[in-house]
Amino acid sequence: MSVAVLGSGAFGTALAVSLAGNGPVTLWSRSAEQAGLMRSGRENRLRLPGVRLPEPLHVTSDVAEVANCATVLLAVPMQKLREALTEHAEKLRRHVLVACCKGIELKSGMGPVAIISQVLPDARPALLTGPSFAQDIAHGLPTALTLACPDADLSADLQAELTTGNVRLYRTTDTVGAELGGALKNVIAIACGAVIGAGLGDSARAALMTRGYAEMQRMALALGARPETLAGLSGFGDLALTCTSDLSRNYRLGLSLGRGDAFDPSITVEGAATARAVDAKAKEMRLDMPITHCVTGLLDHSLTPNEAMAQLLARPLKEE
Ligand SMILES: NC(=O)C1=CN([C@@H]2O[C@H](COP(=O)(O)OP(=O)(O)OC[C@H]3O[C@@H](n4cnc5c(N)ncnc54)[C@H](O)[C@@H]3O)[C@@H](O)[C@H]2O)C=CC1
Ligand SMILES: O=C(CO)COP(=O)(O)O
Repeated sequence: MSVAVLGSGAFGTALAVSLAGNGPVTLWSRSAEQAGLMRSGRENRLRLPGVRLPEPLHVTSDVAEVANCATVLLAVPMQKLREALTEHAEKLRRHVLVACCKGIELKSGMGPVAIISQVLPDARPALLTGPSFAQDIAHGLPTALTLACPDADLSADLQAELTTGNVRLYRTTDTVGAELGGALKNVIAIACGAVIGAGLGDSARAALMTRGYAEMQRMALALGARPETLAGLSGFGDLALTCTSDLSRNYRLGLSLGRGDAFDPSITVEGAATARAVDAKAKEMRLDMPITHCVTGLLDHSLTPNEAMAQLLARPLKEE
């Protein structure tokens, strides 16, 4: 059975390039023009320049070709997942659908696995997440990711199907933990970028990463996640990558906020909408998530990084 990737952004293209080492793979773009340019130029100049698309990678804008594949990876931004699924609901009803996006939907507070189950109740959902920059994967650099799937048998099959020469997969049935790890770490990465951008130092960043991880655990465990999932690739692993690398768009948005620079609004930054969704959810659940709350203040410019840090430092003292 061949694999298809729906969404030809940086990550979808990188995953397709890596999977092409296993055999035929179909990459779907919603733009016929973009698909044509990728087919003729064997490159995704718009989203992943400098990477040659290998021969087993077939580019199309015809969703019927995606529907011919039993396993479909969904590599669209989180806030567009519902729209993409709804648009192709007829064609993808019974497929294995692997969400590759990281975040919480702003209007519903739901993660990708729940959205797939709601829009396509007969589909079989899974999630691929963890530390992985598109550029790294596409250039054949090694990493390890979490494959989360509620169905343990399917999980083992998918693990074998989607492991590639440079991407090693670990499996879990804890989809809640895996999707919250991937969603929440982006919010903390914005905070860390802001701290570095404002010149508050590496010690402050390490403290934020650690207390941010405590916030991630607080929400995830309250929603039924397993602590070991948070400590794994999808949680701690991706937090470590995203909070420390200039390649991360979430971290770079934070850097801009910290420096007071403008940021290109067309760049996909999942942590921005997710921070607002998580802040609202935390309020509803009566969970203390002060870093996430400060990030929403930075995003709507009601707080400066120095004011946010002063608020965090002035909180009542407590046990770790
Ligand atoms: N770029 C990276 O290094 C990584 C990205 N991810 C995740 O992958 C997801 C996608 O990110 P990127 O590919 O980097 O974003 P991107 O901005 O490079 O590309 C997004 C793609 O989605 C397409 N798209 C938007 N709305 C659509 C819709 N309704 N139907 C079909 N296609 C639609 C756009 O045309 C574009 O090709 C995000 O959730 C991100 O967190 C995960 C790991 C690494
Ligand atoms: O999720 C990612 C790395 O694992 C990509 O991070 P950004 O979306 O911040 O670029």
